[in-house]
Amino acid sequence: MAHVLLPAARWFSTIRKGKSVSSARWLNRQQNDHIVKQAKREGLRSRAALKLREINAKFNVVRKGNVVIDLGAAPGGWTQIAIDECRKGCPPENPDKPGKVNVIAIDLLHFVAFPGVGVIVGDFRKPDIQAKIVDYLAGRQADVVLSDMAPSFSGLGFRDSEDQLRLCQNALRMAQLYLKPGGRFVSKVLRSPAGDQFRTELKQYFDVVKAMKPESSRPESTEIFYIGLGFRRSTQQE
Ligand SMILES: C[S@@+](CC[C@H](N)C(=O)[O-])C[C@H]1O[C@@H](n2cnc3c(N)ncnc32)[C@H](O)[C@@H]1O
Repeated sequence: MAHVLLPAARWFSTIRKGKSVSSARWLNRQQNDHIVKQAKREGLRSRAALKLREINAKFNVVRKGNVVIDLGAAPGGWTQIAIDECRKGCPPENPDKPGKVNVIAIDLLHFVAFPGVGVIVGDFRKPDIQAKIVDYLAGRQADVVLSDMAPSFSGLGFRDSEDQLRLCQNALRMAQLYLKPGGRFVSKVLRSPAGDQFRTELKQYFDVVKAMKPESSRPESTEIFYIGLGFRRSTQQE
C-alpha cells in the first residue's frame, strides 16, 4: 500500500529536483531494494504483489467473494493479493474444489498454490488449458481478469512490446469469453504507440479505462497498467 512505500516516494521527489543521472540511478536502485525487501518482509511471493496491491487500493478491482482469472501468475505475487481480497474473513468449505476456488491462476511455469487457488500450468491460449479454466469456473463467470504477463524478452524494444501487446490482446479475448457484465480487468502493457491503441481498444469493452504506474513499479521500466471497469460486450462485436 502507499503508506509502505512512502520513503521511496520521497526519494523520487529528490530525483525530480534535478540530481545527476548517476545519483538518480543510485537512488532508483535504493528504491528497488527497498521494495524487494518490503515484499520479503511481508512474505509476499514477488515484488509484483505490491503493484497489484496499489492498483487494488485505488480501483477496488478484486473484492470479497470474487472469482478471478490471473494470467501470468507465477511465482504467485498477484495471486496472493487476489486470494486475500477474495477471502477477506470468509474461508469457505472445500476451497480447492473446482466451482469453489476464487482464483484461477495460469502460467507457463509451475508454482505452489494457496488454498482457494486453482493453478493451471500451460499457455492460456491453448484449448486444453481453456478447458481447465472452464472446469474451475464450473458454470460461473469471472468478476475479474488480471494479466501481468510478459513474454521472454529479446532485448529488442520494438519486438518485445509487440509480443507483450499480443499477450494483452489475448488477455482481452479471455475477458470477452469469461468476464461477467460489469466485470473488471487489469493488464500490464509496455508503453508504446501500439500500447496506446490497446487502451483505445479497451474503451470498446469497458465503461471506464484508467492507466496507472504503481510506485512499486521500477521507474525505468516502460510498464504501465491499464484498468478496465464496467465490462460490456462491444457494440461492434454484436
Ligand atoms: C512478470 S511475470 C508474472 C509475475 C506474477 N504476476 C507475480 O505477481 O508473481 C510474467 C509471467 O507471464 C508468464 N507468461 C508469459 N506468456 C504466457 C502465456 N502464454 N501463458 C501463460 N503464462 C504466460 C510467464 O511465464 C511469467 O511467469
